[in-house]
Amino acid sequence: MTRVQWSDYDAVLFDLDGVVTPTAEVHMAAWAEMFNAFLTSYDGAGDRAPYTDADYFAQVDGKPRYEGVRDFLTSRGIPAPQDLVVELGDRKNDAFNVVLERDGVAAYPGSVLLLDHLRDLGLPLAVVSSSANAPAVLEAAGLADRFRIVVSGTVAHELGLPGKPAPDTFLHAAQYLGATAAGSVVLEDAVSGVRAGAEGAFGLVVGVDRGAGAERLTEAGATIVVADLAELVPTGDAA
Ligand SMILES: O=P(O)(O)OC[C@H]1O[C@@H](O)[C@H](O)[C@@H](O)[C@@H]1O
Repeated sequence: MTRVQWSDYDAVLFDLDGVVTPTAEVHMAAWAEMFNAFLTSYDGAGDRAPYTDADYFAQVDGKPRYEGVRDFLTSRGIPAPQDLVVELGDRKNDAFNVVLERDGVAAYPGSVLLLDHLRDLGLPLAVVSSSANAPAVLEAAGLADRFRIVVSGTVAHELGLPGKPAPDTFLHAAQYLGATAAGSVVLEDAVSGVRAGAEGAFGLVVGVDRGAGAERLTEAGATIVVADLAELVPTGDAA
C-alpha cells in the first residue's frame, strides 16, 4: 500500500543529497575532514572539541555552504569573519569534488523506482537543493533529464532567494511548475529542509530519515517519515 495518493498533487519537489542520491554522506565526510583539520590547528576562542555527525545534523545539513560554516562556528563560540567562512567552505568543496570525480554517484534504487513511477503518472518534478554541485551530481547519477527545473545553491544565489530553512527555493520551483504550495509535495532528509517545507505550507512534507532521526523530522514539520522512497511507490510497481 502506498502512503501517498500521488494523483492528489500537481508537482513533486525533491531535495537531492540524501533523498535522490547518497551524496549527503559525501558532503558529511568532506565537512568532517575539513572542520576537524581546522579545529586541530585552531587555537583561538571557543569550543575546539572534535566535529561530529551530531554537529552536521544540527548545524550544517541542508543549508547553503557558507551558512553551514557560519552556523557551526557560531554554535562553538568561534568567531566567524566572512573571509574565514569562505576559506573553510571552499576547502570543503574541494574535498567534496575529489570524491565525486573519483567515485561517481549511483542514485538510491528506491528513489529511482519513485522517479519512474512519477514519470509514468506524468507529474512535473523539480530538484531543490542548497548545493551548488546539484547539476554535477545529477549528471553523474544519469538523472538530469528527469527534472524540469533544478533550483541549486547557485540558482538561489543568482535569484536572491534565501536558502533553507526559508521556503523560498521550494516556492520558486512550485511556481515554475505551475503548481501551488498546497498542490506540491516536498521530499527532504534534512531538518532545515523539512522546516522549509512546513514553513511554506506545502501540501505534503515527506521526511526521509537517513540519519537525522524520525522524531526530529516530525518535530520539524514532516507530515510522514519514510526510510526509503520505495515506500512511496504503490506495491504493484515496487514489486
Ligand atoms: O557546498 P555545496 O555543494 O554547495 O552544498 C551545500 C549543502 O548542500 C546540501 O544539499 C547538503 O545537505 C549539505 O551537506 C551541503 O553542505
